[in-house]
Amino acid sequence: MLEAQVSQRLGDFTLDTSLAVPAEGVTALFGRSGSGKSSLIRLIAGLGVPDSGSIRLGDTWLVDTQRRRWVPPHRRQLGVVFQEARLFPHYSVRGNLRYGMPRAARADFDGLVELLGIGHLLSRTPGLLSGGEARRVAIGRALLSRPRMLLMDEPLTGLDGARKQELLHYIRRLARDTGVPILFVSHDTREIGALADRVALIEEGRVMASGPVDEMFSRLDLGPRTGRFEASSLLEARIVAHDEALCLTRLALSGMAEGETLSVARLEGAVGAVVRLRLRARDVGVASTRTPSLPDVACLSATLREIGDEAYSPFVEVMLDVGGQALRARLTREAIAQMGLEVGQALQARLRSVTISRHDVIVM
Ligand SMILES: Nc1ncnc2c1ncn2[C@@H]1O[C@H](COP(=O)(O)OP(=O)(O)OP(=O)(O)O)[C@@H](O)[C@H]1O
Repeated sequence: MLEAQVSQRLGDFTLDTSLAVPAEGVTALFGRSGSGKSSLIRLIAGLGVPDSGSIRLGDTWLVDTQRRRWVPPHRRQLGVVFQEARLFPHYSVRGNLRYGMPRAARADFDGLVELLGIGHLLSRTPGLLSGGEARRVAIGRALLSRPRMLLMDEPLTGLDGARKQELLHYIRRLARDTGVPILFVSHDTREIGALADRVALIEEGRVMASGPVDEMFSRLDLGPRTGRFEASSLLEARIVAHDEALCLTRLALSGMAEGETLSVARLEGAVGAVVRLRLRARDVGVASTRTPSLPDVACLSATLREIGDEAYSPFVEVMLDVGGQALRARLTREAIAQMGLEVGQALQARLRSVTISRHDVIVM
């Protein structure tokens, strides 16, 4: 567990907050531009000194201003990866990876190179790497220092769609296979939906909410404050079949009738595997009567749990319960009135296959 309680004045901006990061899984620090994400990560990494406060990693104090303790960055046992890879240009990839590698990490080298898919790059110099490859090398170097936690500041920024997906995949594997907890900064709910187990939401220099990612996605009250957070929900589903001829994968979700499935573009994942599905609120339809499902529309039994309150807007967000999972839908105020929707009402939620892109489905 990493616990930070820090305050720092930066020009007109004040960072004054607490953050707790569990010793396992992936935690995202999410906030709008200028909310203080990088400043907080810098304090944790030791690249800045708080005016007051403390930071503790397990039972090791990294900073305690009252007791005048401050551990320099290289002694914090933290692996840090920035947007730009910051590799040594004249060293080969192998040289970069070995730089500062403790003897004890030698046994990890081959496994990590394999995990990050950088075996074929070992003798190249950084100038000959793509942006995504360079970041994978930087992540490898950070991990070979045997850190107790990996910090990543916007690790996917600046990469194109395909490279981003590739790196997301590698970071997920890392989190699962190395057991090193990850704290990463992002302002992109897609990345967070795909990677994070927990989210800490930072606003104007203060962490104002944190919790498991699905809970944070399902809090209607956070929508207006975060701007982009309102847009989606995360649901778990299971792969029940692949249809090679039609290039489709069939998914089962809680709330579906026996035998019904949601069809999405063919996924790489075994039948039975659990997937995380990101569904935009505006792509979820709601009906008050049950109608038969169509091949490209999946129907889920739902209960209306909460109706949002957005004055001066034609749209309102509602929260549905589908077999115990939270599903967000964006409806017009007019539809809510005409359908006479009330909390507790049984409804049918409808998901159209074509609104779900490959990037919205992550095989866990
Ligand atoms: N050294 C500094 N001196 C003065 N102001 C600073 C300094 N460093 C950061 N700030 C200000 O503090 C605020 C928070 O900056 P920070 O970089 O932490 O935000 P962020 O959430 O990481 O933003 P982004 O997503 O755009 O990177 C900004 O208003 C920034 O201008």
